[in-house]
Amino acid sequence: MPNSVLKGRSTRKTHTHTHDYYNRLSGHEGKTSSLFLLSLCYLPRSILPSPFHFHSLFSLIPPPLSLPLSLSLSPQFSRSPVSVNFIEVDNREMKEMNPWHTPVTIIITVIGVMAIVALVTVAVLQNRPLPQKYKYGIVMDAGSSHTALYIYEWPAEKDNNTGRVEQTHLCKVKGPGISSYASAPVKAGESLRLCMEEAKQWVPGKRHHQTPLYLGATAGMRLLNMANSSASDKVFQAVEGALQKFPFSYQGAKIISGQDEGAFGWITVNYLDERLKQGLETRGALDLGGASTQISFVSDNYDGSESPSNSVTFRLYGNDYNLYTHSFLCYGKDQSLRMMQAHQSQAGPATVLDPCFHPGYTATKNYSVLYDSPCVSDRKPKDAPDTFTHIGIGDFLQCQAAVKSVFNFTSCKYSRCSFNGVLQPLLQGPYGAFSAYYFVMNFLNLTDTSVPLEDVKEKLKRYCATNWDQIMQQHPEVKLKYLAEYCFSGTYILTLLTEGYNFTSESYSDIKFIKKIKGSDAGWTLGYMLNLTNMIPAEAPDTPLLPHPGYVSVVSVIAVLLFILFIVSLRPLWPRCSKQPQIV
Ligand SMILES: Nc1nc2c(ncn2[C@@H]2O[C@H](COP(=O)(O)OP(=O)(O)OP(=O)(O)O)[C@@H](O)[C@H]2O)c(=O)[nH]1
Repeated sequence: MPNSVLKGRSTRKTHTHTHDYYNRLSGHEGKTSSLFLLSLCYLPRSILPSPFHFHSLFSLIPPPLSLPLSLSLSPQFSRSPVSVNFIEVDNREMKEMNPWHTPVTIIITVIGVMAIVALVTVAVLQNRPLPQKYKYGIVMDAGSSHTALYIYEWPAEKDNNTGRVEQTHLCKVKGPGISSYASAPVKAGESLRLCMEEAKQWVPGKRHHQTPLYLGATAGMRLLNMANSSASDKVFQAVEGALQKFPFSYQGAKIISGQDEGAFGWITVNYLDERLKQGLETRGALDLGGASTQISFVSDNYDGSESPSNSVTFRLYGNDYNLYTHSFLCYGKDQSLRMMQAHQSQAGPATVLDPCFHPGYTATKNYSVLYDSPCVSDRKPKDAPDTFTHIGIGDFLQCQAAVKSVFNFTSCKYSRCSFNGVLQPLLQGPYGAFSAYYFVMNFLNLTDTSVPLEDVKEKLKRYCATNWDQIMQQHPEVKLKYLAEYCFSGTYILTLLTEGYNFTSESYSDIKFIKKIKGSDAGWTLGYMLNLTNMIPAEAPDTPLLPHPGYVSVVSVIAVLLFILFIVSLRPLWPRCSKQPQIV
């Protein structure tokens, strides 16, 4: 044992009192202290304390301990006040001094390194993000034109509402919206089967039973419910029956109100933009569906006292929001086209010349189909033939005038209105415009809102005037129904925004046409699920002092510093050090 070597030598060569003192050092505390001080002896002069301090340091140690320790002072410290020269050691014994250290220091080194490695490992393992396990939620958007199934996921360990929810899959149901199955409700349920099977593949089997499944129906079912509530109930029964056959946690199918549709779309956009969590200025939401359209934004001029039915209040992440929202039923792009065509065909003509369709476009259409919607059914001309020939003339200005005919700007009982006597506070940007706003403007290459509004209109004017054959040739991949309607849809969007909502040439540039934000589709579904699963807390959650990477870095740096100190303290083992004579 190294200690016994030293102890033996001390016993033999030192005064008796030294022997006594040294015998007391056989305890653990003595070993540790002596090794620490020994290592200090071997530090370079530049970093060592002055002789006075060095002496002071030793003076802190009880004499029995400091005396034998002074034996190992190297030559450069021999002139220090603590040098002790009363011991004579021959060359052979001097050589024995390094071996004296070796086994103890190696063992301590190994233990020290292991302790540091263990410390860092525990810190890293304890605090590392667990292997990602996810939870899932499914929302079906049963729209007027079609149904879409969205699967969302979020980290399972973030059940304290701090995990970011993201869209992981979208399945578009084949066929029309469920409201179109009023005369064959069972088919509405069947139509959802393929997407539900897909959902089974996307959500891991062990999560199926705890995955909530919601179906929200929008304007198509609102209209069906208005026109024929028993048909609407049957559609829901069929849909429920179909959905309950799947292993998910079915949470119900219902019509969501226009106000909820607007508010949840606004939540989605601002949640994905992380504006809610960070308490930033929010983005208004403009949603254009097939049968309804929603506008939702926060305005300093609106506190909900005027037209309270347009007000929705939230407390999210510790911030209060008073949202203005309105949903215009029948002002989605499909129903507004019907309303415009109803206006054009009031007299029940056999031929309708339509400025919103391309020159060269001709189709035979059925009056009963055109008027088969509560948005226009009361206007059906009495003596109209069964069909009419729909002929395009492609005139943007005339189209704009025809589109305007669907809005009523005459009465407003509030301080200011959009149209149809609906209150709308002063616009306050920025805005995100999604769903059909995006589909249409993206197709027309008009999503850049920094382009002046007049130039946008000019471009659309040229597009509308383009011959239908040429349009079909240029876009063979696009569905004919969509292709035929882009001139109308583009004109409708510009008219709705500028005449309906009062966007000016200046505020138009505050609008951003968006489809997705950070991989998730903009729309009401995400906001709906976040609300029903309480995934957005009213108060801001507590955040740890340091994020995980910061925590690991701090622990690692401290561990490395400790390690370097430890290595320096073992300087006697370094080759240069060990060659030096030990006693002067
Ligand atoms: N051009 C184009 N139009 C689309 C596309 N998908 C949907 N649409 C049309 O865009 C409009 C809006 O579609 P959605 O946002 O799905 O609306 P919805 O949910 O069916 O309608 P609401 O019930 O009113 O909300 C409808 O007229 C659709 O026919 C697409 O990929 N391209």
